[in-house]
Amino acid sequence: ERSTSSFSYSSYHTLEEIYSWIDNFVTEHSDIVSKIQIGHSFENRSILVLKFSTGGSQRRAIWIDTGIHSREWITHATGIWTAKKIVSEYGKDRILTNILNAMDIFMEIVTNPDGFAFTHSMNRLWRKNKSTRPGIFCIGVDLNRNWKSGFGGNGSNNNPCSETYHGPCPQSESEVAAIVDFITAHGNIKALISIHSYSQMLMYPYGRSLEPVSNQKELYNLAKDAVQAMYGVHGIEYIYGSISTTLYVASGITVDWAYDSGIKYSFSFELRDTGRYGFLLPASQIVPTAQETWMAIRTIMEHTQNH
Ligand SMILES: O=C(CO)C[C@@H](Cc1ccccc1)C(=O)O
Ligand SMILES: [Zn+2]
Repeated sequence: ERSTSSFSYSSYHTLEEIYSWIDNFVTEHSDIVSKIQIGHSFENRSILVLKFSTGGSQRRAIWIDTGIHSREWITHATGIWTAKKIVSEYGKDRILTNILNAMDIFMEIVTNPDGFAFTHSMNRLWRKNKSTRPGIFCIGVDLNRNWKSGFGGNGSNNNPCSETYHGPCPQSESEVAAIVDFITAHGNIKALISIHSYSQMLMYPYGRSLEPVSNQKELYNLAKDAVQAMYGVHGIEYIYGSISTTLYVASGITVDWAYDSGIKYSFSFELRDTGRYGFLLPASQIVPTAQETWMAIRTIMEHTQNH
């Protein structure tokens, strides 16, 4: 479309529609948003990140990614709505304005573009990326098992045909390596939020073990505040806690790598619902889900700014 004013934030979109929206969005809000290509996927699609900044250089920053698992369509849709919310609220909402006057926000909406394209073309329930290797007869690596922290541990699988296949080595996948390189080079990312669906949970490290992180009490209380903020919007209940105690043990995951890299405010969401529709969440729930998630994201960003 020619501009984002005709874009429906209450519909699901194809990869092409989202990339076109990104270009229009950056053009229309060039005073605060820019587009960065941080790499390319296995099938050579651009990996794009939105940067929200009101000035400064190398400011403390927040990283948000959606769509690392391609079938979790509510997460890309929530990312798009959230991007629009940020530019709409700057100068209006005091908390968001203070956040953006002090920090930058980086948002990667389509973290697994090859898998996402495949969910539109061939297999709606595809989860992994689309990488192939000689002599291996199943496709794709689980991008939420390919990170260095705890790589290959319990809750990941070394069978290439498994949905939780961790890949041949840490950061073997260009989609993961691009983020690692970007965050490492930036050097001032203070919070990371990696968004999945579904189950209605807000979780923090570790996934790889039951051992509590050093600031577990702080993360627990922040998660509690964030979940309460979510409940206030539409009365939807999210549960919260560490990944391993709340959901299951999972190794080689984004937030464990982030935490071990010094990002002390690392969280993973599991958005709506609790299984009635699962990955096939109706489009009518996109905006309500994004609205409640925004309140939690804002709570986490505000805490990060003040600590
Ligand atoms: O995608 C999931 C189902 O959509 C569940 C997520 C649960 C999870 C989310 C974040 C960190 C570790 C595990 C997964 O197994 O990677
Ligand atoms: Zn997921």
